[in-house]
Amino acid sequence: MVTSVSQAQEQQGLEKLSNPKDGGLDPLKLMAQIRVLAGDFWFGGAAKTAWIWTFIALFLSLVKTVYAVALSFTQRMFWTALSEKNAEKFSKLLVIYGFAVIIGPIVLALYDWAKNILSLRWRQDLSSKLIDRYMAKNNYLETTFDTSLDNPDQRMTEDVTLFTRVATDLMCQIFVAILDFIVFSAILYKLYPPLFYVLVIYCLVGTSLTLILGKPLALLNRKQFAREASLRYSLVRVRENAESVAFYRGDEREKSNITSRFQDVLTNLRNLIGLERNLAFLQKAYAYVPNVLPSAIAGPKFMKGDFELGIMSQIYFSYNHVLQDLGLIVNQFSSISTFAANVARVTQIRESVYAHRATNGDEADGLISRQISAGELVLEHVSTRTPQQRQLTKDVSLAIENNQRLLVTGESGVGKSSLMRSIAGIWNIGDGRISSPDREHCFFLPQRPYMVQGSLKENVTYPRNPDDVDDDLVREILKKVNLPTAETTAGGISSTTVNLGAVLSLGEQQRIGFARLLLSGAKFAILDESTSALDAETEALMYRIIPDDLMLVSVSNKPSLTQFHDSILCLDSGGSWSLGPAQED
Ligand SMILES: Nc1ncnc2c1ncn2[C@@H]1O[C@H](COP(=O)(O)OP(=O)(O)OP(=O)(O)O)[C@@H](O)[C@H]1O
Repeated sequence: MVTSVSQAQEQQGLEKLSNPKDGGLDPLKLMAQIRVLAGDFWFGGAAKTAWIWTFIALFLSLVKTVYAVALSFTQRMFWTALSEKNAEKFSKLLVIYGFAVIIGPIVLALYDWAKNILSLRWRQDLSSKLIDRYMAKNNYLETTFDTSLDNPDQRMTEDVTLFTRVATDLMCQIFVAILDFIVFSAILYKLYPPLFYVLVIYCLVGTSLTLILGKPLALLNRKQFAREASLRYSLVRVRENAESVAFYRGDEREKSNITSRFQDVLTNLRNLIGLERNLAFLQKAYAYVPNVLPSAIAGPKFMKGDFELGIMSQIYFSYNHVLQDLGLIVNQFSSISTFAANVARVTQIRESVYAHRATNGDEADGLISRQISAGELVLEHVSTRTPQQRQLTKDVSLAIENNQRLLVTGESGVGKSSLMRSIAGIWNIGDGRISSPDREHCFFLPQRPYMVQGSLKENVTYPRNPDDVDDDLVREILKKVNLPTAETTAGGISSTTVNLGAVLSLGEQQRIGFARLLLSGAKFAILDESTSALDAETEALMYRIIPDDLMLVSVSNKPSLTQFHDSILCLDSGGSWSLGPAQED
């Protein structure tokens, strides 16, 4: 049997991410990636929802900006009234000011709410599209072979949540910043143009410096995501394989593996913090220097009496707004580079699940072609290869009739399981043609059956809907496969309190596999070492209860199985093979 994803493969994926050629923050690439991800939502099936909520969120952004402008004028008049000691005007403005203070929080709360709903809808759309594609055409299987794609589960859930939240936030912030900039730069320009010019030049220089110095930050953030995911995955693997680890007494080895991944996380985090510190020097300086600019540039004019106090206050107010708008990239640089890493991860899973796969059943050159047959299995010149193009079986041709049984033997690693995967339609790398009953009528029994998180009934009926099967039928089948005590072990046929995958022995799980086969109504079954853990008597029982009209291909090197088959296909290393009757006449 072959393990699809080893830790080594995963580590290799991590190393690919660490490749320095991978580059840091590339604004153009980032924009292109966001455009694709956003395009799925704003121009896809959920476009109407997307546009409605975008409109609401942007409208509230606009209200927020208008509110800020009104406040700036109120403030200006307020200060002028104060400096003129105009008590009547002052008390009127105090009422307006009080009113504005009540309106402000309402606008801000509604704005946040609309943003949250928009990001929720986007997340809903993106995650469900990714999950649909992931579950389609065996993509969930194929992604396990892609070594650069660590933790697809995390990418489709947490990474998408983070992406949609931050992207929505940024979109609104940029929209507000543009509006805000247009309005306040006009005010500032009108009040005192030299200050406006100095501010624009200052911000351009600051942004360019930040982009240059902070370029590697995106790469470090990307590595951080991957390393955190890898650390978590190593802990999940120990949990999933707790019994094997305990039997092997692999605690120390696992601990050192986890510790080493944890160290990788910390090392990268240290580099990240160091780079952020260097950037902070620039960012802090960038934030403090402008404090003196309005006083230094516009102060003398005020002293000379060219401006009244209210105008001076509005200059400050507008100046601060323009500074914030133009300083968006500098101030948010760390978040933007974390976001860029997050966008890259989501883009990669999107590309992966939308990619054309060599093994997902599409027909193309260099792939095994397939055809649906009425009942028989026919292999015509079938050769199989590994993804690295290593030849496994070569030019196999055979035909099995409706109710015949074929046993496939051969030394370990010769390609028996790969040939079975090809027959089952989940492995198409190779040449030739396979005709078999359609997948609805095929049943595959692996050595270790997949145990679902659920009741005994859900397990026995998998992949059928358990509600379609009567409890008594399940009990009858369990008796047939010699599992009369399973119901007691499981705490009841529908009880979900026991983790059956952890409790049932491998032999018992293999019998659950046979129970599934009996319930499936399949015309054709592939049994890949599916009795490896059974004693001879139970194994014979399993083969005897299989319906006579079921076409069967078994993979096993157990001589005891020969008696249950009509013919034997023997695979040899180098791709050669031979076919003969199972029992000599
Ligand atoms: N995804 C994969 N990527 C690379 N090599 C693979 C992959 N899957 C299988 N192989 C390789 O293909 C060869 C055949 O594997 P396969 O599982 O078909 O062998 P097998 O005959 O069933 O072995 P066993 O009897 O030990 O189960 C092995 O050398 C295996 O390492």
